[in-house]
Amino acid sequence: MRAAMRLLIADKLHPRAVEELRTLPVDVIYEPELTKETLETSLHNVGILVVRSKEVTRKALESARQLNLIVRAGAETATIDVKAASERGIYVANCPGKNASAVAELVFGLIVSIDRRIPDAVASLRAGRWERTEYAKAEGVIGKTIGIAGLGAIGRDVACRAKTFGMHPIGWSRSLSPARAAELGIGHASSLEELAARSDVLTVHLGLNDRTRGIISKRIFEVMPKRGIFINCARPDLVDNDAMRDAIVTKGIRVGIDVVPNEPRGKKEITTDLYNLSTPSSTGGFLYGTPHIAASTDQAQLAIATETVRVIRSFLLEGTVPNVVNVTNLSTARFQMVIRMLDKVGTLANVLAVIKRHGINVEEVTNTVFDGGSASCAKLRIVSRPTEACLHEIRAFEEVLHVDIVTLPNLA
Ligand SMILES: NC(=O)C1=CN([C@@H]2O[C@H](COP(=O)(O)OP(=O)(O)OC[C@H]3O[C@@H](n4cnc5c(N)ncnc54)[C@H](O)[C@@H]3O)[C@@H](O)[C@H]2O)C=CC1
Ligand SMILES: O=C(O)C(=O)COP(=O)(O)O
Repeated sequence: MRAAMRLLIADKLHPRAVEELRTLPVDVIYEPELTKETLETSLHNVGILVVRSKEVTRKALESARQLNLIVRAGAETATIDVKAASERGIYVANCPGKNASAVAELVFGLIVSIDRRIPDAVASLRAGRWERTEYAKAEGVIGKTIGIAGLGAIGRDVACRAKTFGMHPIGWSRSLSPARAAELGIGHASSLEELAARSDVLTVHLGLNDRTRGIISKRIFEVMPKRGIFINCARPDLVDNDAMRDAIVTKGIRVGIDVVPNEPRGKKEITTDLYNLSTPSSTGGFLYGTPHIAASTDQAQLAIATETVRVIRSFLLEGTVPNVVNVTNLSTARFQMVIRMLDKVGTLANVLAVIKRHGINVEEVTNTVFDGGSASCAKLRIVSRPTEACLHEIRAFEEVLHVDIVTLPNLA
């Protein structure tokens, strides 16, 4: 008997999902302690891989001959070498939006913590001091403008919550038009610079890509108002972290971050001096950090895990991959060949052999069998229009009932 496909869970996943995965026709291996390095030698014979922030490198994928699917039990897939996966025909899927509320909750936790200096007040009390005068100096957030860079799942959630805090949300994003902003009930900034200049609180929720890397630049901190609040619960590489440090020291910017460069994945020590900035500078700036915990509520982890199970179940039982991030929308197929034929061994293979001989590239194939099992309809998405000679050869097969060519819209 053929062994079941192996499913490796290489990061901590909600136990309820692990239990559910065990009911599927797969052999579940739960090894959350694997590191980036040990993962590289653990993918032999693995068909499905589930990870959170653990890096999945090209080297790991090179030895993963049986891997079909990687599920990122979270939002961002930048920790996976998606290009290497695509080159090997491995699906990569994520769980978009499922941890958005948890991140938005932490954003407001940080804003209020900064305004009230809650962590310092708690530490002071814990040290046996009653420094009421020192900590009774908050400004309050009602009526303040909060600028949201990136109106994806998290940015939109932050916008909703901002209103309930009595704040005025304004947004900027790649595709945010004034009309869309009005629909969301928020103000619109036409550039990131304008957003930063108008914001008492600036919070970044952009995806990380080549165009957003370092987008929160020195210039952005220059235009922010003095003693403004800056929040980064997204990705460290979105920000010029040196410029952020300068802004804390020289213009009193108050910062809350959940993410930091060189996160010590799997280790307990962190080497950065950013967290030493928690005492206010002479300009009043300081930084509070949390150790990448924004998505780590039970609620979010259950939602993420449930979505992970949905993706895997669909892949195993229906052959489709919800939330796939690496299947091209830019197919070069411009025609669809529709072939109705008798459902006999070799008919489709014969048709494909003719198409191959005429040098036509096939990009997608589906085949539907009709009740009774005697006829089927195949749809082939092809790159170039077949010649009459090619169609003639296909029509000449006894088992072929009808052939049609449909021109596809150019969506590229
Ligand atoms: N700290 C944590 O634990 C977590 C952090 N994140 C991070 O939060 C960020 C936002 O996540 P989601 O809202 O789930 O993602 P999303 O994909 O729903 O939203 C991303 C937004 O960035 C915008 N964007 C992307 N490229 C752009 C460009 N070149 N110019 C302007 N706008 C651009 C998109 O239009 C979209 O509005 C991501 O960086 C993600 O990695 C997400 C979940 C948990
Ligand atoms: O979902 C994301 O993109 C996150 O950053 C959350 O990361 P985590 O799954 O908590 O390691």
